[in-house]
Amino acid sequence: MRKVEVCLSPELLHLYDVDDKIVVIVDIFRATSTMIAALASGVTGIVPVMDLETCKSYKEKGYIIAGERDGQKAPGFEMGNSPIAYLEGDFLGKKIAMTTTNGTVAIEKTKNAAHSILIGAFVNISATTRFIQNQKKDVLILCAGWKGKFNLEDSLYSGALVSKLHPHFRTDCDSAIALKSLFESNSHRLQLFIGQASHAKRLQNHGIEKDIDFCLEMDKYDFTALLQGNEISIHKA
Ligand SMILES: O=C(O)[C@H](CS(=O)(=O)O)OP(=O)(O)O
Repeated sequence: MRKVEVCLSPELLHLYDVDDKIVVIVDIFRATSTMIAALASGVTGIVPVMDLETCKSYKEKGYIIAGERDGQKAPGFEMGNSPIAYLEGDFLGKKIAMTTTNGTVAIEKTKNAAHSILIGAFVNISATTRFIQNQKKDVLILCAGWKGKFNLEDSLYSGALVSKLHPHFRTDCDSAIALKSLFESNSHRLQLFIGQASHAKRLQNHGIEKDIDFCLEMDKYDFTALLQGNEISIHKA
């Protein structure tokens, strides 16, 4: 039987075997939710980048540059890390280079070893579940966390995904078992529960409650986002 594990932070990644696995990168607030919003708005490719300078250099290649640090749009960038911003503009056929505090770093850390990398978010969780169910691979869910620390929102997403995969996947990983249980006992009040998260409070201080609401919406979209080469795009089966 296939196996699912959860790594609670990129700082713990060295303890896991990534080779030949499907890795689901999750950064609910907000990088991976924002990537799904951008693709849903017609963006054809997103290049995740570790640092601001490399990201800026994509401008001359015709990319829209999106840069965020500590919850704010970085100086000199066209976009920050708001999913809502992608729902408002004209992004059809555009490509984006993106760097964020936690999310794009987590992608960079796994991209050379994994069999495939999926972008995980509540807004497309059922599509991601279906994609995984159709593959014959073990799964590692990697929480981007916050600056190396555990966070509630990525963990709850991990629990939700483990719960959805459960009948077909074995979980002998304690974090997966714990988060499945945490999700199942709080699924009826998810918004309220995640509202306590330190990250939600940080973002509320920036006045971006609409972003938080968006990131916690379940199954708004029915597509999977996959890293292919160095670019994230919608996966067509
Ligand atoms: O913009 C965000 O939501 C965060 C910034 S921070 O963690 O609040 O500083 O970046 P992300 O990479 O999406 O976690």
